[in-house]
Amino acid sequence: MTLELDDLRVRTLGACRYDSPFAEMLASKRTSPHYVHEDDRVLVDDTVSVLLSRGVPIDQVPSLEAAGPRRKIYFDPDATSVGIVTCGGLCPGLNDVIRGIVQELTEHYHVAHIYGFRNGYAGLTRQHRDRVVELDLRAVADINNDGGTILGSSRGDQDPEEMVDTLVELGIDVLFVIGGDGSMRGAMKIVNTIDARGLDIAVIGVPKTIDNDLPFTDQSFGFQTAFAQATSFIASVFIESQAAENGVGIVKLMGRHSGFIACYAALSINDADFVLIPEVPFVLGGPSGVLRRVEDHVRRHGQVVIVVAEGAGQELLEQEGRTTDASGNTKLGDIGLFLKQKITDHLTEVGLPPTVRYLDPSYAIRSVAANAYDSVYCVRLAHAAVHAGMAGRTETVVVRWRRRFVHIPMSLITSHRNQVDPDGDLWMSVLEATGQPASFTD
Ligand SMILES: Nc1ncnc2c1ncn2[C@@H]1O[C@H](COP(=O)(O)OP(=O)(O)OP(=O)(O)O)[C@@H](O)[C@H]1O
Ligand SMILES: O=P(O)(O)OC[C@H]1O[C@](O)(CO)[C@@H](O)[C@@H]1O
Ligand SMILES: [Mg+2]
Repeated sequence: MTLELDDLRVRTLGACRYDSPFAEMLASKRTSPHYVHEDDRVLVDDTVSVLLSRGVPIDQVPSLEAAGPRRKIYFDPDATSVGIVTCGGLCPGLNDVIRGIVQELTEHYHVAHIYGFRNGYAGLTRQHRDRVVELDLRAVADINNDGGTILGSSRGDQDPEEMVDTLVELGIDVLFVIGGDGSMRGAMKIVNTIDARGLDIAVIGVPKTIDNDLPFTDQSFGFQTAFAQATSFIASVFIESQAAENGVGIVKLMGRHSGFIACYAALSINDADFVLIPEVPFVLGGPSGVLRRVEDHVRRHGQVVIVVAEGAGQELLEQEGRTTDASGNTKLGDIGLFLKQKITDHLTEVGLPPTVRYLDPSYAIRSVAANAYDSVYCVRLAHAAVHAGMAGRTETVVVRWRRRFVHIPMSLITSHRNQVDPDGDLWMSVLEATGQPASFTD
Protein backbone atom coordinates (compact mmCIF):
# COMPACT_ATOMS: atom_id res chain seq x y z
CA MET A 1 0.00 0.00 0.00
CA THR A 2 1.35 3.44 -0.93
CA LEU A 3 1.47 5.57 2.18
CA GLU A 4 2.47 9.19 2.42
CA LEU A 5 3.22 10.84 5.72
CA ASP A 6 0.25 13.17 5.16
CA ASP A 7 -2.17 10.19 4.93
CA LEU A 8 -1.21 9.35 8.52
CA ARG A 9 -1.83 12.71 10.15
CA VAL A 10 -4.83 12.72 12.46
CA ARG A 11 -7.33 15.56 12.76
CA THR A 12 -7.53 17.88 15.74
CA LEU A 13 -10.47 20.09 16.60
CA GLY A 14 -8.25 23.00 17.62
CA ALA A 15 -5.49 24.24 19.86
CA CYS A 16 -5.18 22.65 23.31
CA ARG A 17 -5.65 25.40 25.92
CA TYR A 18 -6.49 23.56 29.13
CA ASP A 19 -4.01 22.05 31.54
CA SER A 20 -4.00 18.31 31.50
CA PRO A 21 -4.27 16.40 34.78
CA PHE A 22 -1.17 14.57 33.56
CA ALA A 23 0.90 17.72 32.95
CA GLU A 24 3.04 17.29 36.02
CA MET A 25 3.68 13.61 35.42
CA LEU A 26 4.67 14.35 31.82
CA ALA A 27 6.95 17.26 32.60
CA SER A 28 10.02 15.12 33.17
CA LYS A 29 9.37 12.54 30.44
CA ARG A 30 11.62 12.21 27.44
CA THR A 31 11.52 9.74 24.57
CA SER A 32 13.18 6.50 25.64
CA PRO A 33 13.04 2.92 24.38
CA HIS A 34 9.92 2.56 26.52
CA TYR A 35 8.23 5.89 26.07
CA VAL A 36 7.41 7.95 22.99
CA HIS A 37 7.19 11.66 23.68
CA GLU A 38 4.01 13.31 22.44
CA ASP A 39 5.98 15.27 19.83
CA ASP A 40 7.80 12.20 18.56
CA ARG A 41 6.38 9.77 15.96
CA VAL A 42 6.33 5.99 15.57
CA LEU A 43 7.58 4.44 12.33
CA VAL A 44 5.10 2.45 10.27
CA ASP A 45 7.74 0.18 8.76
CA ASP A 46 10.13 -2.04 10.67
CA THR A 47 12.40 -3.54 8.07
CA VAL A 48 15.42 -1.93 6.49
CA SER A 49 14.35 -3.00 3.01
CA VAL A 50 10.91 -1.37 3.21
CA LEU A 51 12.31 1.78 4.78
CA LEU A 52 14.93 2.03 2.02
CA SER A 53 12.31 1.40 -0.65
CA ARG A 54 10.45 4.53 0.52
CA GLY A 55 13.36 6.54 -0.86
CA VAL A 56 12.72 9.58 1.33
CA PRO A 57 14.64 11.14 4.25
CA ILE A 58 13.93 9.67 7.69
CA ASP A 59 11.74 12.59 8.79
CA GLN A 60 9.46 12.01 5.81
CA VAL A 61 9.00 8.25 6.04
CA PRO A 62 5.48 7.13 7.05
CA SER A 63 5.03 7.59 10.78
CA LEU A 64 2.23 7.76 13.33
CA GLU A 65 1.39 10.10 16.17
CA ALA A 66 2.08 8.52 19.54
CA ALA A 67 -0.96 7.97 21.75
CA GLY A 68 -1.01 8.90 25.42
CA PRO A 69 -1.69 11.85 27.69
CA ARG A 70 -0.91 15.36 26.48
CA ARG A 71 0.45 18.26 28.55
CA LYS A 72 -2.42 20.44 27.33
CA ILE A 73 -5.91 19.34 26.37
CA TYR A 74 -8.67 20.69 24.15
CA PHE A 75 -11.77 20.12 26.25
CA ASP A 76 -12.39 21.71 29.62
CA PRO A 77 -13.02 18.57 31.70
CA ASP A 78 -15.53 20.16 34.08
CA ALA A 79 -17.71 21.12 31.15
CA THR A 80 -17.24 17.96 29.11
CA SER A 81 -19.82 15.26 28.44
CA VAL A 82 -18.90 12.00 26.83
CA GLY A 83 -20.79 9.19 25.06
CA ILE A 84 -19.82 5.54 24.60
CA VAL A 85 -21.30 3.06 22.14
CA THR A 86 -20.44 -0.55 21.28
CA CYS A 87 -21.47 -1.85 17.83
CA GLY A 88 -21.20 -5.01 15.73
CA GLY A 89 -20.48 -8.58 16.86
CA LEU A 90 -19.37 -9.39 20.38
CA CYS A 91 -15.72 -9.67 21.28
CA PRO A 92 -13.98 -10.47 24.58
CA GLY A 93 -12.89 -7.28 26.30
CA LEU A 94 -15.70 -4.90 25.34
CA ASN A 95 -16.59 -4.42 28.99
CA ASP A 96 -12.94 -3.85 29.90
CA VAL A 97 -12.74 -1.04 27.34
CA ILE A 98 -15.97 0.57 28.62
CA ARG A 99 -14.73 0.28 32.19
CA GLY A 100 -11.30 1.68 31.34
CA ILE A 101 -12.82 4.68 29.56
CA VAL A 102 -15.20 5.43 32.42
CA GLN A 103 -12.51 5.04 35.09
CA GLU A 104 -10.00 7.25 33.27
CA LEU A 105 -12.57 9.97 32.55
CA THR A 106 -13.85 9.89 36.12
CA GLU A 107 -10.74 9.44 38.20
CA HIS A 108 -8.33 11.63 36.26
CA TYR A 109 -10.24 14.04 34.04
CA HIS A 110 -13.32 14.40 36.28
CA VAL A 111 -15.61 15.01 33.31
CA ALA A 112 -19.16 16.20 33.89
CA HIS A 113 -21.16 13.32 32.39
CA ILE A 114 -20.55 9.94 30.77
CA TYR A 115 -23.45 8.48 28.82
CA GLY A 116 -23.73 4.94 27.49
CA PHE A 117 -25.86 4.37 24.39
CA ARG A 118 -27.77 1.09 24.39
CA ASN A 119 -27.58 -1.49 21.62
CA GLY A 120 -25.15 0.07 19.22
CA TYR A 121 -25.97 2.92 16.90
CA ALA A 122 -29.66 2.12 17.37
CA GLY A 123 -29.27 3.67 20.83
CA LEU A 124 -28.45 7.03 19.26
CA THR A 125 -31.63 7.17 17.20
CA ARG A 126 -34.67 9.23 18.18
CA GLN A 127 -36.67 6.11 18.94
CA HIS A 128 -34.20 4.75 21.53
CA ARG A 129 -32.73 7.97 22.86
CA ASP A 130 -34.53 7.51 26.19
CA ARG A 131 -32.60 4.28 26.80
CA VAL A 132 -29.35 6.14 27.36
CA VAL A 133 -27.69 5.34 30.69
CA GLU A 134 -25.38 7.46 32.79
CA LEU A 135 -22.15 5.63 33.57
CA ASP A 136 -20.12 6.08 36.73
CA LEU A 137 -17.54 4.08 38.67
CA ARG A 138 -20.18 2.03 40.36
CA ALA A 139 -21.91 1.13 37.08
CA VAL A 140 -18.68 -0.32 35.70
CA ALA A 141 -17.23 -1.69 38.95
CA ASP A 142 -16.80 -5.35 38.01
CA ILE A 143 -18.15 -5.56 34.47
CA ASN A 144 -14.77 -6.84 33.27
CA ASN A 145 -15.62 -10.19 34.84
CA ASP A 146 -18.29 -10.73 32.20
CA GLY A 147 -18.21 -11.28 28.47
CA GLY A 148 -20.38 -9.28 26.10
CA THR A 149 -21.03 -5.59 26.61
CA ILE A 150 -23.12 -3.99 29.33
CA LEU A 151 -24.30 -1.50 26.73
CA GLY A 152 -25.51 -4.13 24.29
CA SER A 153 -24.73 -4.03 20.59
CA SER A 154 -26.48 -4.23 17.22
CA ARG A 155 -26.07 -4.31 13.49
CA GLY A 156 -28.17 -2.34 11.00
CA ASP A 157 -28.16 1.05 9.37
CA GLN A 158 -28.95 4.25 11.27
CA ASP A 159 -29.39 7.82 10.07
CA PRO A 160 -26.31 9.93 10.97
CA GLU A 161 -28.43 13.10 11.14
CA GLU A 162 -30.59 11.55 13.82
CA MET A 163 -27.56 10.26 15.71
CA VAL A 164 -25.93 13.69 15.69
CA ASP A 165 -29.22 15.22 16.89
CA THR A 166 -28.90 12.95 19.93
CA LEU A 167 -25.29 14.00 20.56
CA VAL A 168 -26.37 17.65 20.43
CA GLU A 169 -29.39 17.08 22.65
CA LEU A 170 -27.24 15.44 25.34
CA GLY A 171 -24.44 17.98 24.92
CA ILE A 172 -21.89 15.29 24.05
CA ASP A 173 -18.38 16.60 23.35
CA VAL A 174 -16.61 13.31 22.71
CA LEU A 175 -18.13 10.11 21.32
CA PHE A 176 -16.22 6.85 21.78
CA VAL A 177 -17.16 4.18 19.25
CA ILE A 178 -15.99 0.67 20.08
CA GLY A 179 -16.59 -1.40 16.98
CA GLY A 180 -15.35 -3.01 13.81
CA ASP A 181 -14.94 -1.85 10.22
CA GLY A 182 -18.67 -1.22 9.80
CA SER A 183 -18.80 0.77 13.02
CA MET A 184 -15.89 2.90 11.89
CA ARG A 185 -17.65 3.57 8.56
CA GLY A 186 -20.69 4.60 10.58
CA ALA A 187 -18.48 6.80 12.79
CA MET A 188 -17.08 8.56 9.74
CA LYS A 189 -20.61 9.37 8.61
CA ILE A 190 -21.27 10.84 12.05
CA VAL A 191 -18.07 12.90 11.70
CA ASN A 192 -19.20 14.16 8.26
CA THR A 193 -22.52 15.25 9.72
CA ILE A 194 -20.77 16.94 12.67
CA ASP A 195 -18.52 18.78 10.20
CA ALA A 196 -21.40 19.78 7.96
CA ARG A 197 -23.15 21.35 10.94
CA GLY A 198 -19.98 23.03 12.19
CA LEU A 199 -20.16 21.28 15.57
CA ASP A 200 -17.31 20.86 18.02
CA ILE A 201 -17.65 17.15 18.78
CA ALA A 202 -14.78 14.66 18.72
CA VAL A 203 -15.27 11.07 17.56
CA ILE A 204 -12.71 8.49 18.67
CA GLY A 205 -12.71 4.84 17.60
CA VAL A 206 -11.48 1.83 19.51
CA PRO A 207 -11.19 -0.90 16.87
CA LYS A 208 -12.83 -4.19 17.72
CA THR A 209 -12.73 -7.39 15.69
CA ILE A 210 -12.60 -10.93 16.88
CA ASP A 211 -11.33 -11.88 13.42
CA ASN A 212 -8.19 -9.71 13.80
CA ASP A 213 -8.93 -8.39 10.32
CA LEU A 214 -8.44 -4.66 10.90
CA PRO A 215 -5.22 -3.17 9.52
CA PHE A 216 -2.69 -1.01 11.39
CA THR A 217 -3.12 -2.94 14.58
CA ASP A 218 -0.76 -5.64 15.82
CA GLN A 219 -3.51 -7.86 17.09
CA SER A 220 -7.01 -6.77 18.01
CA PHE A 221 -8.20 -6.91 21.62
CA GLY A 222 -10.06 -10.07 22.53
CA PHE A 223 -8.37 -12.03 19.77
CA GLN A 224 -6.01 -13.82 22.14
CA THR A 225 -8.88 -14.78 24.46
CA ALA A 226 -10.94 -16.00 21.52
CA PHE A 227 -8.35 -18.27 19.97
CA ALA A 228 -7.42 -19.63 23.40
CA GLN A 229 -11.08 -20.61 23.85
CA ALA A 230 -11.03 -22.28 20.45
CA THR A 231 -8.20 -24.60 21.42
CA SER A 232 -10.35 -26.63 23.80
CA PHE A 233 -12.72 -27.47 20.94
CA ILE A 234 -9.82 -28.65 18.80
CA ALA A 235 -8.62 -30.76 21.73
CA SER A 236 -12.09 -32.31 22.04
CA VAL A 237 -12.38 -33.39 18.44
CA PHE A 238 -8.81 -34.65 18.52
CA ILE A 239 -9.58 -36.94 21.45
CA GLU A 240 -12.84 -38.06 19.84
CA SER A 241 -11.11 -38.75 16.54
CA GLN A 242 -8.42 -40.82 18.24
CA ALA A 243 -10.95 -43.01 19.97
CA ALA A 244 -12.94 -43.80 16.83
CA GLU A 245 -12.21 -45.89 13.79
CA ASN A 246 -11.40 -43.56 10.90
CA GLY A 247 -12.05 -40.69 13.27
CA VAL A 248 -12.52 -37.28 11.70
CA GLY A 249 -12.64 -34.14 13.80
CA ILE A 250 -13.71 -30.85 12.23
CA VAL A 251 -13.83 -27.50 14.02
CA LYS A 252 -15.24 -24.44 12.27
CA LEU A 253 -14.02 -21.14 13.69
CA MET A 254 -14.99 -17.54 13.05
CA GLY A 255 -13.12 -15.57 10.44
CA ARG A 256 -15.15 -14.15 7.59
CA HIS A 257 -12.28 -12.97 5.46
CA SER A 258 -9.24 -13.73 7.56
CA GLY A 259 -8.10 -17.02 9.02
CA PHE A 260 -6.18 -15.69 12.02
CA ILE A 261 -8.28 -17.44 14.66
CA ALA A 262 -7.96 -20.76 12.82
CA CYS A 263 -4.18 -20.36 12.43
CA TYR A 264 -3.49 -19.29 16.01
CA ALA A 265 -5.83 -21.82 17.60
CA ALA A 266 -4.32 -24.60 15.49
CA LEU A 267 -0.77 -23.53 16.29
CA SER A 268 -1.41 -23.22 19.99
CA ILE A 269 -2.60 -26.80 20.39
CA ASN A 270 -0.84 -28.39 17.44
CA ASP A 271 -3.38 -31.23 17.07
CA ALA A 272 -4.71 -30.05 13.71
CA ASP A 273 -3.60 -31.82 10.57
CA PHE A 274 -5.18 -29.38 8.14
CA VAL A 275 -6.00 -25.70 8.52
CA LEU A 276 -8.21 -24.17 5.85
CA ILE A 277 -8.49 -20.38 5.62
CA PRO A 278 -10.10 -17.87 3.24
CA GLU A 279 -6.72 -16.55 2.10
CA VAL A 280 -5.56 -19.91 0.73
CA PRO A 281 -7.98 -21.36 -1.84
CA PHE A 282 -8.30 -25.14 -2.10
CA VAL A 283 -9.96 -27.76 -4.27
CA LEU A 284 -11.67 -30.87 -2.94
CA GLY A 285 -11.16 -33.36 -5.76
CA GLY A 286 -8.13 -34.65 -7.64
CA PRO A 287 -4.86 -36.15 -6.43
CA SER A 288 -3.83 -32.96 -4.54
CA GLY A 289 -7.28 -31.98 -3.33
CA VAL A 290 -8.38 -31.89 0.30
CA LEU A 291 -10.36 -35.14 0.11
CA ARG A 292 -7.44 -37.19 -1.11
CA ARG A 293 -5.10 -35.65 1.47
CA VAL A 294 -7.57 -36.36 4.25
CA GLU A 295 -7.94 -39.94 3.02
CA ASP A 296 -4.16 -40.41 2.98
CA HIS A 297 -3.92 -39.07 6.53
CA VAL A 298 -6.65 -41.39 7.79
CA ARG A 299 -4.96 -44.38 6.09
CA ARG A 300 -1.65 -43.55 7.74
CA HIS A 301 -2.79 -42.38 11.18
CA GLY A 302 -6.30 -43.75 11.60
CA GLN A 303 -7.67 -40.27 12.26
CA VAL A 304 -7.54 -36.65 11.16
CA VAL A 305 -8.34 -33.20 12.56
CA ILE A 306 -9.33 -30.26 10.36
CA VAL A 307 -9.68 -26.66 11.49
CA VAL A 308 -11.60 -24.50 9.05
CA ALA A 309 -12.27 -20.76 9.13
CA GLU A 310 -15.86 -19.87 8.31
CA GLY A 311 -14.85 -17.84 5.25
CA ALA A 312 -12.69 -20.59 3.73
CA GLY A 313 -13.67 -22.27 0.47
CA GLN A 314 -16.72 -20.08 -0.09
CA GLU A 315 -16.16 -20.38 -3.83
CA LEU A 316 -16.97 -24.10 -3.52
CA LEU A 317 -20.40 -23.44 -2.06
CA GLU A 318 -23.59 -22.61 -3.89
CA GLN A 319 -23.49 -18.85 -4.44
CA GLU A 320 -27.11 -18.32 -5.43
CA GLY A 321 -29.43 -16.71 -2.95
CA ARG A 322 -26.58 -15.24 -0.93
CA THR A 323 -28.08 -12.78 1.55
CA THR A 324 -26.70 -10.05 3.77
CA ASP A 325 -27.15 -9.26 7.45
CA ALA A 326 -28.70 -6.03 8.74
CA SER A 327 -25.38 -4.20 8.31
CA GLY A 328 -24.89 -5.38 4.75
CA ASN A 329 -22.29 -8.06 5.53
CA THR A 330 -22.63 -11.08 3.24
CA LYS A 331 -23.97 -14.15 5.01
CA LEU A 332 -21.59 -16.99 4.35
CA GLY A 333 -22.34 -20.54 3.33
CA ASP A 334 -21.57 -23.20 5.94
CA ILE A 335 -18.18 -24.55 4.90
CA GLY A 336 -18.02 -26.72 8.02
CA LEU A 337 -21.14 -28.73 7.28
CA PHE A 338 -20.20 -28.87 3.60
CA LEU A 339 -16.79 -30.38 4.41
CA LYS A 340 -18.33 -32.78 6.89
CA GLN A 341 -20.64 -34.12 4.18
CA LYS A 342 -17.99 -34.26 1.45
CA ILE A 343 -15.44 -36.01 3.69
CA THR A 344 -18.02 -38.48 4.97
CA ASP A 345 -19.06 -39.34 1.39
CA HIS A 346 -15.49 -39.64 0.17
CA LEU A 347 -14.15 -41.78 3.01
CA THR A 348 -17.19 -44.05 2.82
CA GLU A 349 -16.66 -44.42 -0.93
CA VAL A 350 -12.99 -45.41 -0.52
CA GLY A 351 -13.80 -47.99 2.14
CA LEU A 352 -12.93 -45.99 5.23
CA PRO A 353 -16.36 -45.23 6.70
CA PRO A 354 -15.61 -42.46 9.17
CA THR A 355 -16.86 -41.35 12.57
CA VAL A 356 -17.11 -37.60 12.19
CA ARG A 357 -17.17 -35.17 15.12
CA TYR A 358 -18.07 -31.69 14.00
CA LEU A 359 -17.98 -28.63 16.28
CA ASP A 360 -18.96 -25.06 15.46
CA PRO A 361 -18.08 -23.13 18.63
CA SER A 362 -18.48 -19.69 17.00
CA TYR A 363 -20.35 -17.79 19.72
CA ALA A 364 -18.69 -19.79 22.50
CA ILE A 365 -15.32 -18.24 21.71
CA ARG A 366 -16.39 -14.63 21.41
CA SER A 367 -18.88 -14.26 24.27
CA VAL A 368 -16.44 -14.95 27.10
CA ALA A 369 -14.70 -12.45 29.39
CA ALA A 370 -11.25 -11.28 28.32
CA ASN A 371 -8.23 -13.13 29.67
CA ALA A 372 -5.65 -11.25 31.73
CA TYR A 373 -3.54 -10.35 28.71
CA ASP A 374 -6.49 -8.91 26.79
CA SER A 375 -7.73 -7.07 29.90
CA VAL A 376 -4.42 -5.24 30.15
CA TYR A 377 -4.54 -4.48 26.44
CA CYS A 378 -8.13 -3.19 26.70
CA VAL A 379 -7.47 -0.89 29.61
CA ARG A 380 -4.46 0.60 27.86
CA LEU A 381 -6.48 1.15 24.67
CA ALA A 382 -9.20 2.76 26.77
CA HIS A 383 -6.71 5.14 28.37
CA ALA A 384 -5.27 6.03 24.96
CA ALA A 385 -8.76 6.69 23.60
CA VAL A 386 -9.61 9.00 26.50
CA HIS A 387 -6.37 10.97 26.11
CA ALA A 388 -6.98 11.32 22.36
CA GLY A 389 -10.55 12.53 22.87
CA MET A 390 -9.69 15.01 25.64
CA ALA A 391 -6.87 16.38 23.46
CA GLY A 392 -9.42 17.11 20.74
CA ARG A 393 -8.37 14.46 18.26
CA THR A 394 -11.27 13.45 16.04
CA GLU A 395 -11.96 10.96 13.24
CA THR A 396 -9.12 9.16 14.98
CA VAL A 397 -8.66 5.56 16.02
CA VAL A 398 -6.32 4.35 18.76
CA VAL A 399 -4.37 1.21 17.96
CA ARG A 400 -1.27 -0.66 19.04
CA TRP A 401 1.20 -0.82 16.19
CA ARG A 402 4.47 -2.64 16.62
CA ARG A 403 3.85 -2.59 20.37
CA ARG A 404 3.37 1.22 20.55
CA PHE A 405 0.01 2.84 21.17
CA VAL A 406 -0.60 5.30 18.34
CA HIS A 407 -3.28 7.39 16.62
CA ILE A 408 -4.36 6.71 13.07
CA PRO A 409 -6.94 8.46 10.88
CA MET A 410 -10.23 6.57 10.95
CA SER A 411 -10.32 6.17 7.17
CA LEU A 412 -7.19 4.01 7.29
CA ILE A 413 -8.74 1.39 9.53
CA THR A 414 -11.32 0.66 6.82
CA SER A 415 -8.90 1.09 3.91
CA HIS A 416 -8.15 -2.60 3.60
CA ARG A 417 -8.29 -5.85 5.53
CA ASN A 418 -5.65 -7.51 7.62
CA GLN A 419 -5.28 -11.03 6.25
CA VAL A 420 -3.02 -14.00 6.70
CA ASP A 421 -0.28 -13.63 4.10
CA PRO A 422 0.13 -16.96 2.27
CA ASP A 423 3.76 -15.92 1.73
CA GLY A 424 4.21 -14.76 5.31
CA ASP A 425 5.79 -16.45 8.29
CA LEU A 426 2.50 -17.10 10.18
CA TRP A 427 1.23 -19.34 7.38
CA MET A 428 4.69 -20.90 7.14
CA SER A 429 4.43 -21.81 10.83
CA VAL A 430 1.02 -23.38 10.21
CA LEU A 431 2.44 -25.46 7.36
CA GLU A 432 5.36 -26.52 9.55
CA ALA A 433 3.13 -27.44 12.49
CA THR A 434 0.47 -29.33 10.54
CA GLY A 435 2.65 -30.84 7.84
CA GLN A 436 -0.06 -30.03 5.32
CA PRO A 437 0.95 -29.21 1.75
CA ALA A 438 1.46 -25.58 0.76
CA SER A 439 -1.41 -25.89 -1.67
CA PHE A 440 -4.33 -28.21 -2.40
CA THR A 441 -4.38 -27.46 -6.08
CA ASP A 442 -2.78 -29.30 -8.96
N1 LIG B 1 -20.93 1.71 5.34
C1 LIG B 1 -21.54 2.02 6.50
N2 LIG B 1 -22.02 3.26 6.70
C2 LIG B 1 -22.62 3.59 7.86
N3 LIG B 1 -22.81 2.75 8.89
C3 LIG B 1 -22.35 1.49 8.75
C4 LIG B 1 -21.69 1.06 7.55
N4 LIG B 1 -21.33 -0.23 7.70
C5 LIG B 1 -21.78 -0.60 8.93
N5 LIG B 1 -22.37 0.44 9.55
C6 LIG B 1 -23.00 0.40 10.86
O1 LIG B 1 -22.07 0.08 11.88
C7 LIG B 1 -22.64 -0.83 12.82
C8 LIG B 1 -21.78 -2.05 12.98
O2 LIG B 1 -21.46 -2.60 11.70
P1 LIG B 1 -21.28 -4.15 11.48
O3 LIG B 1 -22.51 -4.87 11.90
O4 LIG B 1 -20.82 -4.35 10.08
O5 LIG B 1 -20.18 -4.59 12.53
P2 LIG B 1 -18.66 -4.18 12.64
O6 LIG B 1 -18.54 -2.88 13.31
O7 LIG B 1 -18.01 -4.29 11.31
O8 LIG B 1 -18.13 -5.27 13.65
P3 LIG B 1 -17.80 -6.83 13.36
O9 LIG B 1 -17.62 -7.00 11.88
O10 LIG B 1 -16.53 -7.07 14.09
O11 LIG B 1 -18.92 -7.59 13.91
C9 LIG B 1 -24.04 -1.17 12.32
O12 LIG B 1 -25.00 -0.44 13.02
C10 LIG B 1 -23.99 -0.75 10.87
O13 LIG B 1 -25.20 -0.34 10.35
O1 LIG C 1 -23.77 -13.86 13.94
P1 LIG C 1 -23.33 -12.47 14.05
O2 LIG C 1 -23.56 -11.83 15.36
O3 LIG C 1 -23.83 -11.61 12.92
O4 LIG C 1 -21.75 -12.44 13.91
C1 LIG C 1 -21.02 -13.29 13.09
C2 LIG C 1 -19.81 -12.61 12.53
O5 LIG C 1 -19.21 -11.68 13.38
C3 LIG C 1 -17.82 -11.86 13.39
O6 LIG C 1 -17.49 -12.42 14.63
C4 LIG C 1 -17.07 -10.57 13.27
O7 LIG C 1 -17.27 -9.97 12.05
C5 LIG C 1 -17.53 -12.83 12.24
O8 LIG C 1 -16.43 -13.64 12.43
C6 LIG C 1 -18.78 -13.60 12.17
O9 LIG C 1 -19.04 -14.07 10.89
MG1 LIG D 1 -17.24 -5.93 10.26
